[in-house]
Amino acid sequence: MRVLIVGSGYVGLTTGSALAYLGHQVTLLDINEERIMRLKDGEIPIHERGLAEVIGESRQNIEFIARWEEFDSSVDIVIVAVGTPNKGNGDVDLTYVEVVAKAIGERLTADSDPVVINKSTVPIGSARRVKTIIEQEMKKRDIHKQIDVASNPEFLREGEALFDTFYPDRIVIGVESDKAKNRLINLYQPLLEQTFTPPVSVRRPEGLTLPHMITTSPTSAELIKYAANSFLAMKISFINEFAGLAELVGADINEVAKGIGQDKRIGSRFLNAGIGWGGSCFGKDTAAIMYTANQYNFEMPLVQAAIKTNYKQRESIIRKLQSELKVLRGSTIGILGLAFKPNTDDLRDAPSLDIIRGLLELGANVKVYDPIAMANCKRLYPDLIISYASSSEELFEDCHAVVLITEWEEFLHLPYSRIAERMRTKLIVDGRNVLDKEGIVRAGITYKGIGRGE
Ligand SMILES: NC(=O)C1=CN([C@@H]2O[C@H](COP(=O)(O)OP(=O)(O)OC[C@H]3O[C@@H](n4cnc5c(N)ncnc54)[C@H](O)[C@@H]3O)[C@@H](O)[C@H]2O)C=CC1
Ligand SMILES: O=C(O)[C@H]1O[C@H](OP(=O)(O)OP(=O)(O)OC[C@H]2O[C@@H](n3ccc(=O)[nH]c3=O)[C@H](O)[C@@H]2O)[C@H](O)[C@@H](O)[C@@H]1O
Repeated sequence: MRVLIVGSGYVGLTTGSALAYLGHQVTLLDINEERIMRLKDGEIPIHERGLAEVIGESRQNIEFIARWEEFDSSVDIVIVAVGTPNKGNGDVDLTYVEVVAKAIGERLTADSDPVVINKSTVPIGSARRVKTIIEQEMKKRDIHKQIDVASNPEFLREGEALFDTFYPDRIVIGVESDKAKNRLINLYQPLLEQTFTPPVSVRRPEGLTLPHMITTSPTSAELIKYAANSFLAMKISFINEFAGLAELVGADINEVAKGIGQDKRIGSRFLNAGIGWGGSCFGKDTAAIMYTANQYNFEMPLVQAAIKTNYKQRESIIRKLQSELKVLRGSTIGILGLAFKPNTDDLRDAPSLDIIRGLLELGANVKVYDPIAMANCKRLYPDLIISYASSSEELFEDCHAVVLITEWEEFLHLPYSRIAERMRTKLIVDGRNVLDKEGIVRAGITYKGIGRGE
C-alpha cells in the first residue's frame, strides 16, 4: 500500500521504517527540513536499535519529503504522528494535529480515497475533530466527501521502538467503517501473521504469540492509550509507594516485587522500584487524562496519586543524600546517567534534571556522566551549572556521593575497589536498585537503594 506518514520523530520514523521494511511504499513528511535532509543523506537522527539496518534495507520503499507541495493525494493511508505536547495545565496542545488535518484537507481531491489515521496520542474526540477539519477544508473547494479517520494508538517504548513495532502485544484500531478496518488489517497483515523475515538486529523472540488486533470505536481506542499509560505509571508508583514503607519496616522491595510479580494476575514487569518514571509520555498523558476527567467533573484519585508519588521519588533522593551527608552545600555529587531510561538520549521529563536542579539549589556541586545523553543536556540546558565527566569511572573522582539515575548496562559492573579510592566520602545511592550491593559494601562504600530496608 502507499502510505504517507506525517511527522518523522520517534513514532513516525519507527513506524515508517517498519512499514517500508514490510513492503509498503512509504513517504515520510516532516516540516523539519534539517531532519529530512539528514535522513536523505542516510543519517539516523534518533538513537534506536536496528533503525539504521531497517532503513538501509528498505531504502527502495521509503522517500523523505519536507514540503506539503509534494503530497500525493492518491495515497491509500495517511498516518498522523506529530507531537501532542502538554499546554502546561494538563490540556493537550492539538495545534500540530490540526495544522496537519488542514493541510490534508487542502490537498485531497474528489478522487482521493485515503484512510487517515491518528497515531499521535490525542484526547478523546480527536478522530472526529480531524475528520471535521479535513472535510471542511475540502468543502471550501466544493468537494463534498466523507473521509474515514481512524484512531490507531501507538504503544512503542523508546529504546525498544522497532522491537515493539515488529512484535506488538496487540494492535488497537478505532474505526467507524469496514473500509477503514480492512485497510488497517491490510496494512498490518505481515505483523498480525508474523510473515516477514526479522531484521538481524531486532530478532523475533522465541515462543512469540501472534499479536491480536483489537477493533473498537475511535473513542475507545483513544481512551485505551491513556488507560494503558496511566496503568503502567500507576504500577510503578504502586511499587514505589511500597518501597517507602519497606524502608521503614525493614523489608526489601526487590523481594516484595518478586513475590507479587509471580502472581500472573499481577505480572512481574513494571515493578522496578526506584526514582520513578520520566520520559515524554507518562507525565504528559496522566496529566492529560486528569484534565479530561476534570472537564467531566469526574475524579480520578488513583491516577492523581500515581503522579504525586512519582515526583516524591525524585525528592526522596535528595532526602537520602541529606540524611547521609547532612550538609549538601559544597559537597560534590556525581550523577550517573541523565537519560530518563537506558538506550535513549531523550531527556524529556528526565528525573535527573529535577534531582540536579534540587542539588544545585542546595549549594552542591554536580558532576554528571551519561554515555550518550550529555550532548543533548549541554545543548538543551546550557543554564545548568554542572561539570561533565569523561567516563563513568572518572565521575567518582572527588565525589562525596554518586547517585545512579539511569541503569545503563555499562554502569552495572563498575570496579568498586578502584572507584572507592577516588571518592571523598564513600556513598552510592542506587536510584534503580540494580547495582551489586555486596560488591559495593565489600569495597568499603556505603550502599543506599530504594526501598531496601538495610
Ligand atoms: N515517543 C514515544 O515513545 C511515543 C510517542 N507517542 C505519541 O506519538 C506522538 C509523536 O511523538 P514523537 O514521535 O515522540 O514526537 P517527536 O517530537 O519526536 O516527532 C514529531 C515530529 O512531527 C513533526 N511535525 C510537526 N508538525 C508537523 C507538520 N505540520 N507537518 C509535518 N511534520 C510535522 C516535527 O517536526 C517532529 O519531527 C505524540 O502524540 C506522542 O505522545 C506514542 C507512543 C510512544
Ligand atoms: O506513550 C508512550 O510514549 C510510551 O510510554 C512508555 O514508554 P517509554 O516512556 O518509552 O518508556 P518505559 O520503558 O515505559 O519507561 C518509562 C519510565 O518508567 C520508568 N520505569 C519503568 C519500569 C519500571 O518498572 N520502573 C520504572 O521506574 C523508566 O525508568 C522510565 O523512566 C510506555 O511503556 C509505552 O508503551 C508507550 O507507548
